[in-house]
Amino acid sequence: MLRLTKEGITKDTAAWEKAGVELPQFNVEEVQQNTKENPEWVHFGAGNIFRGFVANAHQKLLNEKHANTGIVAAETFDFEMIDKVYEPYDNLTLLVTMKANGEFEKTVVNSIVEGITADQNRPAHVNRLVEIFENPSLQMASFTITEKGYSLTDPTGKYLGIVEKDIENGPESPIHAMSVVTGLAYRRYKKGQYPMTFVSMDNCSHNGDILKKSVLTMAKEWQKQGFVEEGFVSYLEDESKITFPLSMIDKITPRPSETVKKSLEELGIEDMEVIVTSKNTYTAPFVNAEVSEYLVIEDKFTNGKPALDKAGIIFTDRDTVNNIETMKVTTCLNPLHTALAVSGCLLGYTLIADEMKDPTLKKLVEKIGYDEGLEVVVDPGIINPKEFLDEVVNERFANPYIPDAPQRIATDTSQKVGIRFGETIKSYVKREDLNPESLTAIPLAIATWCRYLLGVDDEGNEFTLSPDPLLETLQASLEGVKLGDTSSNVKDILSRESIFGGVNLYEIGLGEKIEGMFYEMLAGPGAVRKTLEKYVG
Ligand SMILES: NC(=O)c1ccc[n+]([C@@H]2O[C@H](COP(=O)([O-])OP(=O)(O)OC[C@H]3O[C@@H](n4cnc5c(N)ncnc54)[C@H](O)[C@@H]3O)[C@@H](O)[C@H]2O)c1
Ligand SMILES: O=P(O)(O)OC[C@@H](O)[C@@H](O)[C@H](O)[C@H](O)CO
Repeated sequence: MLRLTKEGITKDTAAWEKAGVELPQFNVEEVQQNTKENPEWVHFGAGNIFRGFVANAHQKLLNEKHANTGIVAAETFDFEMIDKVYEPYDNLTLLVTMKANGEFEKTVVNSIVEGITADQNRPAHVNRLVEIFENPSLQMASFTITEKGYSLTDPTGKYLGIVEKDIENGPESPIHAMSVVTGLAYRRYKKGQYPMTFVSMDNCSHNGDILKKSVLTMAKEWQKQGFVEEGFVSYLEDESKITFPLSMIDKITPRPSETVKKSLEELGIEDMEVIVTSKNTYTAPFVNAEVSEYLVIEDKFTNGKPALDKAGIIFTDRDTVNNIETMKVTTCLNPLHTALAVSGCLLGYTLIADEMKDPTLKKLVEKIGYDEGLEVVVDPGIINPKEFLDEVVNERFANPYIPDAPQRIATDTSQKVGIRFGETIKSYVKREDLNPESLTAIPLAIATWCRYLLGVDDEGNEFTLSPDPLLETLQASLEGVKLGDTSSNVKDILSRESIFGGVNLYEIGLGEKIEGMFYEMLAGPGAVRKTLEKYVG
């Protein structure tokens, strides 16, 4: 049997290679030692996209001797991940890249050399994080903590309970990811005001600005309480010391799949269990992902950066990153994904590739992308939007070997609709030659999301909704609504400007249109499909 541990991969090299698994090509002991003494890169959010894309890119640098330190993975939220898939496997990840011809390319990723938590009950972990941030060698902290990880407030604009506590308690024992990071930045400031860069790699528009705003807010609150000095706030604002570049990341990295697990076990690789943590993170010792990958980062680093350009990562100017991110997240990929997510859950799908074989759903995403999105798309210059969209629709979403589920993508939809649909709607409002009332597929996707929130599928059976921080309040607006009803409080949801990126759907003539589509979908069993068919042709 093959064991995914440090000992396992060094003892049984030939057997791993025979199983078709590529092993790290660098001196791991040396890299670990270098990282211990001179850490350069900490990543917050030790989840699938980080392990399957970012860490693998860094491994390419280590293999080719373009780097000599590894990445320290840090968890501020789900400590179980470190306990269950980092520690037992010596921080190794088995990356399974799924090609369109069904071939699986397998690589052991060993560029993550430490896995630690910000758990206040584990002083050794917390002290190590402080030690790293106090070291002048640290170049960057990167993040994939989901969109909601940056948010300090609830939908009413009030600080979250844990944020209020963090503000009261000061930088010594923070809990929220943003307070943890600000607390660590404060230690760096106190130690020597050393420069470094914070890179958000999450799917939210202007991700670097969002991260900066949250960190600065925490710092200013602590200043008001007298925990930190004004100089700390100035340090965070001084772009010769601290920067928060924008980035765009793209690689479909589904939750770990049972089919992939089985195929790894058939190769003799043991202990490949898929784990769902108590915080609902889907994780495993392996990560399965597609081949396509794009990571574009604003080139604004103050203390050096890893040579990631040698691993295909693009460093460029702010406008280009902004444009490429807008192209992907608001027009050419993520809006289509969310439409497939909510419609797929209602129509009983568990695989995105199967949805792409459904002519109605395929037409729905084509209409969102080609007809309504491309009309207002931002052209980033370095990637052609139409070609990107063609690849998304015809190759990436359609790849039957990618085990991506609408249920994964439906997670946190309330946090995403503003970006994924709101931006295009806003462009239609802004452009004199366009009228938002002419939109059909985007309102249809929003109506489908409202219908999804009932938790009753198109056959009338109940199903479990994916987690979402606003689920309770959104569902409260639809309480008691049943198939066949012709009235409800769905307007309460559609009137929430904060959900739709600041857009008042009623003022621009879309509110009633979406309500109408929602009631058509509510008419009875089969009405979701019928309505989709009616509007997409
Ligand atoms: N998976 C993809 O296809 C993909 C592709 C591009 C970008 N992304 C971005 O990466 C993010 C993470 O995706 P993933 O596939 O790694 O998911 P994942 O579920 O594997 O990991 C999520 C990570 O975020 C952390 N997290 C969750 N909620 C948090 C909170 N409130 N505060 C702090 N940390 C929190 C978790 O602990 C975990 O480390 C996505 O939300 C998206 O923004 C993902
Ligand atoms: O990761 P999220 O939750 O922001 O969104 C779900 C998917 O749309 C997303 O993960 C895509 O797979 C990804 O953006 C592709 O690069």
